[in-house]
Amino acid sequence: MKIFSAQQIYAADKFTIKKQEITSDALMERAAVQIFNWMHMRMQGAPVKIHLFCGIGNNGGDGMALARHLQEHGYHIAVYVVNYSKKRSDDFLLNLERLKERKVWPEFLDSGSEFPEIGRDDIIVDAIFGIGLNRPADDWVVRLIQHLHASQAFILSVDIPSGLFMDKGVQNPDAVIKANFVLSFQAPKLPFFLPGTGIYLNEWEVLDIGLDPEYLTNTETDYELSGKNEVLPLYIPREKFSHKGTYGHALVVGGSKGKIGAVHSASKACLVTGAGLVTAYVPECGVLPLQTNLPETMVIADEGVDVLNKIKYDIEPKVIAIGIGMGQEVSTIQAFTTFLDENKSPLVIDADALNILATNKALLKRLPKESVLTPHPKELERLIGKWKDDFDKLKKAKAFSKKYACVLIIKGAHSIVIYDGKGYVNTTGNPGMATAGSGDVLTGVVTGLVAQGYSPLKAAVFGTYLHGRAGDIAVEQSGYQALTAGDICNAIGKAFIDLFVIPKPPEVQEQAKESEQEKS
Ligand SMILES: NC(=O)C1=CN([C@@H]2O[C@H](COP(=O)(O)OP(=O)(O)OC[C@H]3O[C@@H](n4cnc5c(N)ncnc54)[C@H](OP(=O)(O)O)[C@@H]3O)[C@@H](O)[C@H]2O)[C@@H](O)CC1
Ligand SMILES: Nc1ncnc2c1ncn2[C@@H]1O[C@H](COP(=O)(O)OP(=O)(O)O)[C@@H](O)[C@H]1O
Ligand SMILES: [K+]
Repeated sequence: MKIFSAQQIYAADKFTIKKQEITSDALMERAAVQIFNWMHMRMQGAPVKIHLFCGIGNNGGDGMALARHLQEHGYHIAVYVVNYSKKRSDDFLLNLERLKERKVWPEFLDSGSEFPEIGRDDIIVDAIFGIGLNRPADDWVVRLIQHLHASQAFILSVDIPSGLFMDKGVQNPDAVIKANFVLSFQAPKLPFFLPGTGIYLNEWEVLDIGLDPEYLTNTETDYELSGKNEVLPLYIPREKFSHKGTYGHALVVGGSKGKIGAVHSASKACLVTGAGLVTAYVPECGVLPLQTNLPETMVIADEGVDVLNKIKYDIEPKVIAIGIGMGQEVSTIQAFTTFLDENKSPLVIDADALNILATNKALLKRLPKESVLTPHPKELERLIGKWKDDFDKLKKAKAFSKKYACVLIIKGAHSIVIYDGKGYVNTTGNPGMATAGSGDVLTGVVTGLVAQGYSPLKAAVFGTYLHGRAGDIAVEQSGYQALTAGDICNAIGKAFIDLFVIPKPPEVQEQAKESEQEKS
């Protein structure tokens, strides 16, 4: 699914209005009807008080039009105009008039107003600012937002939580609505997925308002979401007359005394992702534990006992993962430098190898093209420098990826794969995965895919999806707290199987759940 910028959404509006020969007000009406239907289906006429806070632009216009539909269906509403500017949009004014024609008189709020009382069990519709926010909100609007939060009522935001910018981070946390639910038009917005802005919403859903498919299909976006629909076409089926040689030999280089487990996790993940052969390359101290605990992998010992000193081997791997648990001893840095000079295989680079690259930036030039780098936020900062906000981070990450022709996986709640100026935002995963070693598993998964012939970009996008999906499957058994990297690894097979499971409609899922409960 594409993630459009504000400018692209405005252009889609224009295109749709022209092509479908409709007015802009008709498009607003579609948006309002969609929100109304969504609410009506859940509320079924419940006599809960609904407070609609509407700005003076088109987001406010959506709120006004929604108020009309709620009123027509007998809902208990109170409508407020958050009068932050004299420049009201035409469609806002039109919908304000329509409301007045039905004898609904909104209360106008400005800097001198006393704010309305809101009950804890009421519902707030937040239609103050939409994607048109372009400067900080006035102090009194910030106070209003605080007042809404203080009520503890459920907040449903229209399109985007008011106060979030489409292209920059949050400067004043008090000036942003914390939405319980966001109903966003046509496509989700980038701030929903970034750590500094995604915290302002709990859940979101997209409502189709019929923007023109020609525009939506033909417009290239800077970001897209990677869900099942997007990764399924990447899957390479296994062939009947294939053999282990078909699926590539992966080498996993890393480990140091006390950190051999990282190599174990990555090597196992690489195997269960489908690599034909996996060899682990570790210091001498890692040979016995690996041979004992992971007999399916081969092991090559470095000349160093506790740390890597040489990185010399006589195989020709299809791909090499390097850095996990490796440490940064002087001899290891030297070995890594020489390795980069001699290496011919594609690389997946993680952990200490990233840290060594960050402190010796000249080494970055020696990476083969399309190397996959998998930094967590701290490692990323060491590589690209500090950032102002998430948007600045993405800009810097894109510049870095371009400069060194590498694929970056920015790990996080929504990991984002960056390559060739584009970002692929992952949709799977859960907070249970914030646990030691889960990154090592990701490295193994991506390496296992490259071994089987996936391009580095596809391996990064598909691997990040599979890794998160495995975490989601495993957490159903373990719960968030008890989830371990090993559980994620053990569920990778199920994540593959799940690719081909057609989701049941929600009512069937509900019935299945109920009959499960009855059985137990
Ligand atoms: N295709 C779709 O998705 C559809 C989307 N629709 C809806 O339209 C919404 C976008 O509407 P919008 O462009 O009118 O902007 P909105 O967010 O209402 O802001 C209003 C204006 O306020 C101003 N302003 C900005 N910051 C300010 C500040 N801090 N303090 C004071 N003023 C400030 C700024 O105007 P300025 O003063 O800069 O000229 C801005 O234009 C979108 O989110 C969705 O809900 C549907 O209706 C139809 C189809
Ligand atoms: N809150 C979260 N939601 C989803 N995925 C998460 C979350 N926290 C961490 N992860 C995932 O877990 C992995 C953690 O990697 P990393 O920090 O390198 O762990 P380690 O170094 O211990 O292996 C990443 O793939 C990241 O995307
Ligand atoms: K809003």
